[in-house]
Amino acid sequence: MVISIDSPLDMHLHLRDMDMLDIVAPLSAETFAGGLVMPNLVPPVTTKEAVCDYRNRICRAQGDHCFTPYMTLFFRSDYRPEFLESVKDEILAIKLYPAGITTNSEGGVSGFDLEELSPVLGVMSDLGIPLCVHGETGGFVMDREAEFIPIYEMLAQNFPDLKIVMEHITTKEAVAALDRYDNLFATITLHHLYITLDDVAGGLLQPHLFCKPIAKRPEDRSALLNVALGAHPKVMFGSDSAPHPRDKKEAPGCAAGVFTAPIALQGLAQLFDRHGALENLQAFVSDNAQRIYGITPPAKKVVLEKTPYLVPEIYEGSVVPMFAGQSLAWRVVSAG
Ligand SMILES: NC(=O)N[C@@H](CC(=O)O)C(=O)O
Repeated sequence: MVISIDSPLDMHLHLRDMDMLDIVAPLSAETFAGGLVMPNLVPPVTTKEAVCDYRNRICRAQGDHCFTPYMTLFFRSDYRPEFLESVKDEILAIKLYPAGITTNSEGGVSGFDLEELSPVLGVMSDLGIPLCVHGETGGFVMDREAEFIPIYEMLAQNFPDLKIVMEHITTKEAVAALDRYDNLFATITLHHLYITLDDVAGGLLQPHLFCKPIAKRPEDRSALLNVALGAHPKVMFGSDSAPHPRDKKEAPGCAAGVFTAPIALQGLAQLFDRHGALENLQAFVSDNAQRIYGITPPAKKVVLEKTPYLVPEIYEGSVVPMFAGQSLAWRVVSAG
């Protein structure tokens, strides 16, 4: 059995910088037509110059592959309207992190004071710049996303013309919020469609499946599967592929992030096939994002075939992917 996907998009992608960028950028660019690149570098991407320089570094690192890095800016509440006007054509969205909630988010937002956030959110709404949000509070780790829903609702109500993307959702509460506000959208990762907390910590601890937000309960995964497999028009694929060097994962104080970019399409094909939903994969992995963000990615046809694919144990001796050393039911036969 063979399927083809037109211009797959990864709408939440960590490409990092320096040596790691050189390893991972070609892997995404090989099979995806574009990706929304997260700004949580050290220091975070907060100026027009940093956006443009980072894009240039990505384009150099990705090699000959046809791939559009859609850039983001790290949200700050002190951006001036003139700055946002000047940077808007260089970015696709602005990413808001609660301070300290995940990798390199220390410069994020503390407290969600509407008065403090409103000037920037108002300008973003006027300029049509979408807001992407890492929606977790500082509460108990399993409750962080559900506790954040009222903040999403406050933002959605106060800025009805602002497109708000709930990033990497993991709970049935976030799925339910999607349909309550026209301007709320969501990305869903590959790993949250496959795993629950049991896979991370139910047996021997699995550091390569440890990420933020942490994987939740079976009923949460079912809610995610329902909207992803059904290609709900407000959900998009966003891998949140978050590579860390092996020695930072297999260590006390294990870094958060699952590396999925090179096996994402194979993993999605296997999942959608198992559930008899292959006809919806195109919408989930490209069409919905094109419509929601109003983008036309480069034309790229990726052909996958139902033949076993052995996932590498490690890339460049440095970064371990999800499903390392395991066999997936689908392989990529061509992309171009
Ligand atoms: N997902 C993660 O666990 N980590 C991401 C940051 C993020 O998206 O939370 C990273 O940059 O490492």
